[in-house]
Amino acid sequence: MTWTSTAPSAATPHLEQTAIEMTSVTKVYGDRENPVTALNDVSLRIPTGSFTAIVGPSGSGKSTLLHCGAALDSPTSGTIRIAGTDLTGLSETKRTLLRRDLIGFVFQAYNLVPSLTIGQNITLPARLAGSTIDRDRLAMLVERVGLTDRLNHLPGQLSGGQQQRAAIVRALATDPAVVFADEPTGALDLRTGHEVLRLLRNLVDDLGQTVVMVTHDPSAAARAHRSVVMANGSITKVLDAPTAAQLSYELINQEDQ
Ligand SMILES: Nc1ncnc2c1ncn2[C@@H]1O[C@H](COP(=O)(O)OP(=O)(O)OP(=O)(O)O)[C@@H](O)[C@H]1O
Repeated sequence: MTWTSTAPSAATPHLEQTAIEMTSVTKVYGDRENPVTALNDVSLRIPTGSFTAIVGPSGSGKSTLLHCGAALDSPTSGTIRIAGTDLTGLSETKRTLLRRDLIGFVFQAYNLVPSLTIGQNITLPARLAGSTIDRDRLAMLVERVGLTDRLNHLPGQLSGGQQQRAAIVRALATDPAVVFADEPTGALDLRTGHEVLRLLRNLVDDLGQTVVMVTHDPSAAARAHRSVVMANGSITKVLDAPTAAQLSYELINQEDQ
């Protein structure tokens, strides 16, 4: 790992630029006798510097969309571009490198290494990749999430909310093109969850970070700029800045269909 020392700059959202573009993406699991269409001809553009929530009932295809969009899985057909790179036909090695360089992940269960300190955890992806970390940017992120005095502590010595904030810094440390957050508040109480969502929103608004969040929770989704509503493997609605009540209505209607 190499450290550089450039001053952090407040990025401006570039909503006209595209972080992720999915065109006619279909994903079919299973075999010919028992196919399961998890995504059915989905097209979606995620603008750079935006905060997008993917919502929908269980089984609607949210995780599949996340896995394909984050280059963890390949679609059966259709194209996906991440920061301009077409994933079609990329080898597993190239997809792994692309994920390492362009994608950050935040999980419901934090996924911090229990035997490493918070400081070691947040630099781990960059150290594994042998890539450069901007020391000033990292210090700025750690300060933003209020963990400056907890860097030498082990994850088990922190609250759930603090561990999730550490996981968010880890995801952002390599300055990824997109951060995918999979139910990031699922393990947190309501208030702590809202603090984590406010943090994610601020990282988007202040630093121009692109965030895509999968959630079941309409009030969590309402913190994003835009919500993509899914049902049966398709996008049924895209709502700009919906309220939690609007989203609840949409989701209840989906479940009634
Ligand atoms: N590996 C797999 N093999 C077969 N079917 C799968 C596989 N993964 C997902 N599916 C199916 O694809 C559909 C979409 O699943 P997906 O996990 O994307 O939904 P989801 O909206 O994320 O659900 P949840 O909110 O419960 O996590 C479901 O019918 C699911 O059973």
